[in-house]
Amino acid sequence: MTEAAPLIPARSWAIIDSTLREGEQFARGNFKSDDKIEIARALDAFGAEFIELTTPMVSAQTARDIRKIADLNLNAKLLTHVRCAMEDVQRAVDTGVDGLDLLFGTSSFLREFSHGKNIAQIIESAQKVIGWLKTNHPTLELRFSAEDTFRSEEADLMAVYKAVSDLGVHRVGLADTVGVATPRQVYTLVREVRKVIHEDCGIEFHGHNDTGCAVSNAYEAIEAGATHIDTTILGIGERNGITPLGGLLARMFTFDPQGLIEKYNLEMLPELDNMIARMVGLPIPWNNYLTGEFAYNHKAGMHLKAIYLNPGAYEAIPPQVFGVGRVIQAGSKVTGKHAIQHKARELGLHYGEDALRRVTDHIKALAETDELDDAHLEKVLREWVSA
Ligand SMILES: CC(=O)SCCNC(=O)CCNC(=O)[C@H](O)C(C)(C)COP(=O)(O)OP(=O)(O)OC[C@H]1O[C@@H](n2cnc3c(N)ncnc32)[C@H](O)[C@@H]1OP(=O)(O)O
Ligand SMILES: O=C(O)CCC(=O)C(=O)O
Ligand SMILES: [Mg+2]
Repeated sequence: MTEAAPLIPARSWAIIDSTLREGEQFARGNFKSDDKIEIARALDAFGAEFIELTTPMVSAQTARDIRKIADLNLNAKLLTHVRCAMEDVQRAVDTGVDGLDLLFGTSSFLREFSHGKNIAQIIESAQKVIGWLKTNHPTLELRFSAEDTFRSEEADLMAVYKAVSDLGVHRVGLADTVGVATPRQVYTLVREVRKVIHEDCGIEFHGHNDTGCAVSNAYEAIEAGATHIDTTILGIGERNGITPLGGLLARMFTFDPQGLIEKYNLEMLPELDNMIARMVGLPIPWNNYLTGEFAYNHKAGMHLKAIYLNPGAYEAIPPQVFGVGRVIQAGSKVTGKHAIQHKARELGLHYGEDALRRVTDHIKALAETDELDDAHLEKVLREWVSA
């Protein structure tokens, strides 16, 4: 290894799965009441520590659905995502959730075009809302997030985070709302925020994937000391989505496999991904982390030789841990003699060295124009022996 991989214990961070909040903002995320129950139960069985739900302000039906999910008495803590406004939090406290995820946009874009408040007014609203919640609902878990964190002024952020931490929130949130942050920016800002908030205040990261950094940004946040990461199943969310649950698991598995195995039912991942794919009416992407059709497909001869001896030679993460299988594609033009020999042995066929070379070249030539599937490959291998 060029550099020792940092050991990041799986117990140092938790998942806040937002499929039932950010996921509802996905183009095809129109979950029915029964879908929401199914998703909540599945996430709970998987072991997600937190499930974030849409604000009850959306509609009376949404408020009823939140209450229904709260009545399931899941192990996962339930949160509802609300604006920092008295009307919203008063509605939210009646839903039976364990906590509230409050937010206020702090970038000039959102101050000017969304809510029209300056930083002093944002802090004032936070004081009013959090103060009311602390007095009237002291057991609720509270988080305050600066929406569009990475396009906000650092001095503004620090003032807001310090103020809400002093008010006693359990977590502050950093949100890469438009997916523009780089991993280094995320690392640096998490370290800076850590310095101004109370020691027992957690740090949550929410990252969009517009520039392809949602997983790496979540990883950098954790490395810098973030305690909570927002995910959604398959990464569904506004535009092209946020950190996918499977992508985060794949990334973090490499640092503390045992910790992850103990914390989550990892073999449920295909079930979760398939459930959401079904509900949004889209296939799982072919190159999806861990569960994509070709995530564990091996083809090149040089790879296949090693894979047969030890799959770890070309796999960072054993597929069976996540309930998926590997596919060995031996009948292509990029195959090699070791793969062909292995396939032949599986069929009880044995070739001498010359014959093996010749049958391999024959298969490569056949595959030049048309890939051989397993049945075709078997036919060729058997015919070769009897020829
Ligand atoms: C980046 C994110 O994903 S943030 C989360 C986004 N989630 C949602 O929007 C949840 C679904 N939203 C809804 O159902 C609706 O937008 C509602 C119920 C929240 C509000 O609906 P409406 O009253 O019709 O207002 P509308 O959506 O047009 O405008 C947003 C309002 O929220 C205000 N607002 C925006 N951010 C905040 C905030 N963090 N705290 C308080 N108020 C806010 C805006 O100023 C605006 O209110 P105004 O009309 O008084 O200026
Ligand atoms: O509340 C948060 O931290 C995140 C809100 C959100 O979805 C975003 O900023 O993209
Ligand atoms: Mg978002």
